[in-house]
Amino acid sequence: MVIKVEQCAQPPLICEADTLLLENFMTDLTFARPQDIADEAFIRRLPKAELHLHLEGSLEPELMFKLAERNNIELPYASVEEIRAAYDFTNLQSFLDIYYQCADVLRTEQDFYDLTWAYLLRCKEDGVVHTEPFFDPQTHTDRGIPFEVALNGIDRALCDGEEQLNITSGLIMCFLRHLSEEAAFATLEMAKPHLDKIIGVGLDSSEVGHPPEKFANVFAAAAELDLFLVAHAGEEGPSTYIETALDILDVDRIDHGVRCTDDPVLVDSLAENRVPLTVCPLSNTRLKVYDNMNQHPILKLLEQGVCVTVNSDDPAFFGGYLVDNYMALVEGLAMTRAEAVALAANSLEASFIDDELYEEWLQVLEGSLGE
Ligand code: HPA
Ligand SMILES: [Zn+2]
Repeated sequence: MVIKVEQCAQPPLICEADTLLLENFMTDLTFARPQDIADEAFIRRLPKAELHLHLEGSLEPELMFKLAERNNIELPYASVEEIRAAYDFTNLQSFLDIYYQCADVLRTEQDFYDLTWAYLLRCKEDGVVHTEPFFDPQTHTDRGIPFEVALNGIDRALCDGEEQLNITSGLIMCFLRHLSEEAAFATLEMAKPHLDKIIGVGLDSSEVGHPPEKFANVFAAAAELDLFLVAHAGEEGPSTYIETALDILDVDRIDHGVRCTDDPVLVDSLAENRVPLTVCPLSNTRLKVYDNMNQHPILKLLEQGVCVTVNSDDPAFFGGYLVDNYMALVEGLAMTRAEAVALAANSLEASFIDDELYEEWLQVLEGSLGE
């Protein structure tokens, strides 16, 4: 008999019969029975890492209004409802146009602190124990906000998050790929005095027409500085961008990467090499990469052995934080508990935490299934 986790005595992490799930989750991800379908409470208490989250994309309309008022900025929207109504995207670019416009309310170090802190509080609710968020320095420096204003506000909140919420983190700065490699180099130069606050570099913004190889030299320079390397690839762009991000940029993880399904040989290679993909289900449907969640390939890729992870990308714009993204997979793809556990385990494996912390969280994850 399978005892439902909700029926267990406190603490809720422990539940006898879920040992069965633990035995199965690495070996058989397809044994779904109705009672095995994951539910929100179960997902919420799994220890998870979030590896694809743009801090600017966690700016909720309520905070946007508050910051606009604080900084005497007139917004082109009259209300929170009007802002949310504008979030009706047709593709990545239609989102980016609004996303960069909204970021204009971020002016002071305190603004960046408040943005980051609000995200960390959501992490706490969702059982995120470790996060590696992105920020886009050029979105701010190009409108006259000093690099340090953004960095110090974010870093102070991340430090408080570790102390007060027990959420560890590592900040990744992204280069905007619609700008030049020279501009990315200038950003890397700005970061050099602050490498104690940054663990890696990434590549985001408009993908098609801006292939990874455009940034080969600046990624090589970042590698020389011992920074971790990640890049958005294969979101809207072709699967060849995934290959060049791996072969030319030598990235440690691929952000999105869902277009790998166009190339079965690539999928096999990603699986064999356990290359992590930081997949963002709600983002993919909101930006029309897939018309419907039931077309999303994440669980198929999981079954094929690819190290796929679940992430929220720009939660304030796409309708949900991390647990919402897991729940979208329950609703669209009937995701089982075993699959949810495998995805959470992948997120810890794909993170840049050290081996000791990884082992600790893996044990907590196993403990969350029963003993
Ligand atoms: O999903 C994304 N793709 C590319 N750039 C981005 N910047 C914020 N979110 C995204
Ligand atoms: Zn992204």
